[in-house]
Amino acid sequence: MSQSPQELLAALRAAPPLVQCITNYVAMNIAANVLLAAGASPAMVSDAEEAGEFARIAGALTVNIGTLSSPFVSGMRAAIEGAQAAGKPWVLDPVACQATALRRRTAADLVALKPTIIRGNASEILSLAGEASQGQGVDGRDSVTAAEEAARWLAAQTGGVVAVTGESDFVTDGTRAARIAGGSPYMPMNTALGCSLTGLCGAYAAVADDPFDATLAALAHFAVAGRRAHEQAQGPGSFAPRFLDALHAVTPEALGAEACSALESVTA
Ligand SMILES: Nc1ncnc2c1ncn2[C@@H]1O[C@H](COP(=O)(O)OP(=O)(O)OP(=O)(O)O)[C@@H](O)[C@H]1O
Ligand SMILES: Cc1ncsc1CCO
Ligand SMILES: [Mg+2]
Repeated sequence: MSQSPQELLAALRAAPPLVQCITNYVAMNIAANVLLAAGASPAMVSDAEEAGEFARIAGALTVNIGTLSSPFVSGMRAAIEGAQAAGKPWVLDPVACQATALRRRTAADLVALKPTIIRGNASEILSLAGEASQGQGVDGRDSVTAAEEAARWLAAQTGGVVAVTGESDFVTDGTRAARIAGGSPYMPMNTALGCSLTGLCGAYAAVADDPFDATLAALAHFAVAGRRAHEQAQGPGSFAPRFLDALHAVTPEALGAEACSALESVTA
């Protein structure tokens, strides 16, 4: 039986999951605040000496290659080993994986470890699937629609869930698929909201039975909060605090009601 966004947000708020985030320097503070506002308990723990130990006690692990360096990669490997040994879900955010040889190689190595969930923008998902993309840096330059086939292929390769985000989001586990509308054009003007969403996918994965339901709930939570914040914002600057407020203010019942109009099931 699938679990709805409403049920999963209620579970999250009833018992805030501990989420280990190995993320980039830009995102650390932003993602921690997003997770706290949504109802989770983030911890940015990345050194190889402790990352594996921590992954065993966390509810989920998220791994982001945004500001990549050798120490980060060692910490990621240790943490993934710990998460897998303890049967915990882990989420990959392949930031700018098309940009350099180091990123291409690291992202491919991490995908080979079969992440429970991959969340990226369309340029990143196209690149992970070995296809050409318009992406240069960390922002998405391709349409989500153009990356849907790549997402399906990647889900089949990894046996996990793949989410492509942009103006409208797409998620698939290779069998099921859905599109989620909503959010705000101010979201890509706020750095690290994608990185933060990756953290929130981890939070929902920690409380859900099924990572597809978890990803859908995380995307819906962002879509609904983003739409609400947009109504009151004058631009990207005033959007940021309103978005945090909206992540916190949305109740499970409201998420259930508002996500309904945002969700569209599609055949995978
Ligand atoms: N034009 C848009 N309109 C509405 N929502 C958007 C738009 N662009 C992105 N979003 C939303 O913003 C959030 C982050 O997605 P995005 O694809 O921008 O991540 P990203 O490129 O990985 O970001 P970053 O790397 O800066 O963290 C998602 O919830 C997505 O739905
Ligand atoms: C701007 C930026 N540079 C490396 S990571 C990051 C955060 C958005 O992905
Ligand atoms: Mg990103």
